[in-house]
Amino acid sequence: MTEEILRVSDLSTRYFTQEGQVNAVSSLDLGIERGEVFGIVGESGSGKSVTARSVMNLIDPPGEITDGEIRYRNPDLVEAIADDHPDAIDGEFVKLLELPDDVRRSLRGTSFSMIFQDPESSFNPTLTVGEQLAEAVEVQRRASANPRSTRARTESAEYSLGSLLLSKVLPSRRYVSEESRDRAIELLELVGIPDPVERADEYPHEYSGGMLQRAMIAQALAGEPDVLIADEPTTALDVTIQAQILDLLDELQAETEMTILLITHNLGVIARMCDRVGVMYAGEIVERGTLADVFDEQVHPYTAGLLGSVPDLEGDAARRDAESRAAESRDDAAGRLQPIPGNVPSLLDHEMGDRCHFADRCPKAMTACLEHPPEYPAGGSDDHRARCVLAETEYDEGAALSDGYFDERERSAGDEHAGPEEPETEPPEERSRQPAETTGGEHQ
Ligand SMILES: Nc1ncnc2c1ncn2[C@@H]1O[C@H](COP(=O)(O)OP(=O)(O)OP(=O)(O)O)[C@@H](O)[C@H]1O
Ligand code: NI
Repeated sequence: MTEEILRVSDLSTRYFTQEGQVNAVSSLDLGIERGEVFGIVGESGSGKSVTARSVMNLIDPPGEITDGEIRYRNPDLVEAIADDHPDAIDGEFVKLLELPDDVRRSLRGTSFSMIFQDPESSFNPTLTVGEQLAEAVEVQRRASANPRSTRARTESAEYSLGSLLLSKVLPSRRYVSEESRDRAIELLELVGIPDPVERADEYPHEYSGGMLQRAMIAQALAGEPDVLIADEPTTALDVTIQAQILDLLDELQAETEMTILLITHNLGVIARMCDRVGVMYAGEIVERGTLADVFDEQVHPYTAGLLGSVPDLEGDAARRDAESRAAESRDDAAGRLQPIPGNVPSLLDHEMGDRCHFADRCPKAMTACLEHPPEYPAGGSDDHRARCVLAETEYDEGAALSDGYFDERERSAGDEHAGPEEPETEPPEERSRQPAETTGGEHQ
């Protein structure tokens, strides 16, 4: 029986920049089951990393989670925080956004771990890899020594931070137990690093990219996390090493039954690793479902575009078998996202409009797409959903938006091209959707 370990509801994360409010993630829903590998795929800038960082509580100013809830199922944690934070509890779930920062920080490493594209960022260059892994193990030991105490958890996080600072002036060896050092070596062995005893004494710069990636995975596993978030874990590596790292993640996942949220540009990686997938565009999941739903029965023209399917006006012509697609994507660049004509959308609030955000690049845009679509059931498995009117209605050429429809309109809504000639052709209901402050002033 499966159960949800993580439930993200209506999550919005904004960046308040000089240029305006950036809607990096908007009203995002996401449910991840214990033990599954859930993939998020999408073009650059679609909000994948911001989603991951929101779950990890790693959003820094000027960013802010402005809305939503993130629930994490962990009955032990529920018990541990029951006295101090009753408002953060919902049955077996803990509402992460209701927890104070120190408690959330204490969940890092032990409940949630994250691996990044760039392993250098996860290591301190002045400490050996072994020392840093031992440190991560030590944090976990302290937290699990008394899992029912929030104090133990938070102190272990502070301890870790404090000892990290101290370790810059004193040998950190003094602050970690022999057991933790032994475990660090075991972890290096677990992730396939040869001669782990010797390698433990080396510094990060002495590792190759692939080896450092493995070491980062070891570091992420040191706390035996429930959920591992892997953000483009292999993009920076060459193809052979990529495959090895994915094999490693696969093995570790099978062994530990860890839940993985895997973020990637590469559909081959999704096909090979994931159980379910969400396709992101402009801060939203625009299509989600099982691999078969998304690879084989996709509804959203954006998904089809990423897969490189020819826009399919007939019905079945562009359908592909997910398995053969997966096999095909494995060996070469076939898993790379196909470039889609047009520009990645601006996520600036005053430039986004209230339409389907993909409509300006969509080969099947219709007048209905001038309204922002909700998520519709999309005809595949029970989990299959698409934020596209095509989930509900057939494509109707008679209702198609003219070529260049958005070029004309949005140029006038933009800044330097603004001119008095275009607004006459705008449907009045569209014009009223523009926020008042952008249509005023400079455009008139
Ligand atoms: N520190 C920041 N300041 C301002 N805007 C930001 C910041 N970080 C992210 N954003 C905005 O959030 C959007 C989504 O970024 P995110 O990093 O989540 O994209 P992504 O899907 O992970 O892309 P990539 O595949 O390139 O990693 C960006 O396009 C950017 O506009
Ligand atoms: Ni990213």
